This record gives sequence, structure tokens and C-alpha cells, in this order.
Amino acid sequence: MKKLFVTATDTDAGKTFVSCAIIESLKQQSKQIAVFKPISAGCDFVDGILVNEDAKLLHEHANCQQSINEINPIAFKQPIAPHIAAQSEGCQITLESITDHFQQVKQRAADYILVEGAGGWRLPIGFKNGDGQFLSDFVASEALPVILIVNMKLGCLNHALLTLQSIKQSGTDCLGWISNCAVDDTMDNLEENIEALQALLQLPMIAHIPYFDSKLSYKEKIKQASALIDTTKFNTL
Ligand SMILES: Nc1ncnc2c1ncn2[C@@H]1O[C@H](COP(=O)(O)OP(=O)(O)OP(=O)(O)O)[C@@H](O)[C@H]1O
Ligand SMILES: C[C@H](N)[C@H](N)CCCCCC(=O)O
Ligand SMILES: [Mg+2]
Repeated sequence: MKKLFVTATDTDAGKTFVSCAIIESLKQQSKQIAVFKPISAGCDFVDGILVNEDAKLLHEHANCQQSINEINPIAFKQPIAPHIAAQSEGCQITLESITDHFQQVKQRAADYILVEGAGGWRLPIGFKNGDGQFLSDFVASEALPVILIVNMKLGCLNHALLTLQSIKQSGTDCLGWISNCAVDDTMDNLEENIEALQALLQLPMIAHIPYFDSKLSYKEKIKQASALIDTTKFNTL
């Protein structure tokens, strides 16, 4: 069973969008894919349970018959930093609970487990005796290979390099990176920025995903994006 952790330079960089494209690309190769979005913030009540849009999208694309609750066990209503949402509800997010929930996903007969982060790499989950705890600690403890999504906009070079530095400091392997135009295709010198990232990150490039016009349906955008994913980069897993 291969595992992937999808992180990004920031929230709204396209982690869910690219995750769905990766899943579709792997499904083309008849793979079974389970998914995990351990923590979400920004949910609606559906039939009495908190449902997050990312969890719904991952549920729609994955093919291991998981429940929404298995995919996304820790969910908060407010679209804010999850540890703050937890505090305001009088609870705490713990590494142990994330690890416990992940055990259930690992029982699935899947070729791949794709895990989507929340926010960026160093997402705080809480503080213990003055020390921060981060979602990246879970990734390191499970030794999940990381895919870094870079949202191509001014400032992304610094964000991408800091993120990779921190991934390496965690002792975690970064499998490759994906450039994603999540907002539009109008970044000045887009090509030169991609070249700079290739030179500076020194990571396999798994895809360049352009901005897909908002007139297309989400399904159609994902279909087109999935054709751009170079899944041969997963062969080393
Ligand atoms: N290449 C793209 N073309 C068009 N729209 C995109 C593209 N990438 C992302 N988007 C859109 O940008 C928005 C943010 O993307 P997404 O929700 O995947 O970000 P995220 O990193 O998963 O955010 P979060 O931290 O909340 O999980 C979504 O509306 C998504 O459909
Ligand atoms: C609500 C949003 N869409 C994300 N799911 C949560 C982003 C948390 C970011 C925390 C931070 O690094 O400041
Ligand atoms: Mg997301």
C-alpha cells in the first residue's frame, strides 16, 4: 500500500483540487484509493453531522466505500484555524486521536491512501507544556511521503522554499512538487517562476496544472487536470 500526504504553500492553494485530480489519474490505472482528511474547519450540518466540502469531494472521487466520518473524523464548523475552533468548543486536537483514526483507514484494501492536510505544512493542532504540536508531526510519525502543491502567485518562491525546508527538518521525504494556478493564469513571468522553483527545490515535478476556467464544471476541471499528473513519479514509493 502506497501513501501520499498532500500539503501546500498555503490554504486555498489547491490541495483538494489536485488531490481529486491525482485520484482520478490513479483510477485510470484501476487503482483502489482510500482518502483521509484528518482535520477540517468550515463545515455545514448535514443530517446532524458536520460535513466539510473537502471531505465530500474526496469521498466522491475515492473508491474504497469509506464514510464521510472515516474520511474526516475531526471537523469544526467555523472556517478558522482548527486549534482555535477546538478551543472555542472546549476540546483539543491530539496527535494520538489523529493516529487512532488513521488506523481505520489503513485497514482498507487500497493501493493508495491519499491524505490531505489542512492549511499549510506547519498547521498547529495545539500546544503542550508550551511546545507547539503540528499536523506535520503526524506526517513524520507515519513517515508519509509528501507532495508539495505550490500555488503560483507572487510570494510563492519564499513559501515553497520555507515549506520544503521544514519538511526536510521533520525528517520526512518530499516525493515531488506540483505547480498549480489556483486563482488565475496571470502571474507575471509564470515560466521563469516555475524554472526558479525547479532549480531551487530540486524535486521531481509531478505536474503543472493551469487555471481551469470557472465556466467548466468541477468534474470536467478535475478530468482535464488528471490527464496532467505524471504518476510515474509514484513508482519509487
Ligand atoms: N487549477 C485550478 N483551476 C481552477 N480552480 C482551481 C484550481 N486549483 C484550485 N482551484 C479552486 O481554488 C479553490 C481552492 O482550492 P482547494 O479547495 O483545492 O484548496 P485547498 O488547498 O484544498 O484549501 P484548504 O486549505 O481549505 O483545504 C477551490 O475553489 C478550487 O476549485
Ligand atoms: C478554513 C480553511 N479553509 C482551512 N481549512 C484551515 C486553514 C487554517 C490555517 C491556519 C494557519 O496556518 O494560519
Ligand atoms: Mg482542501
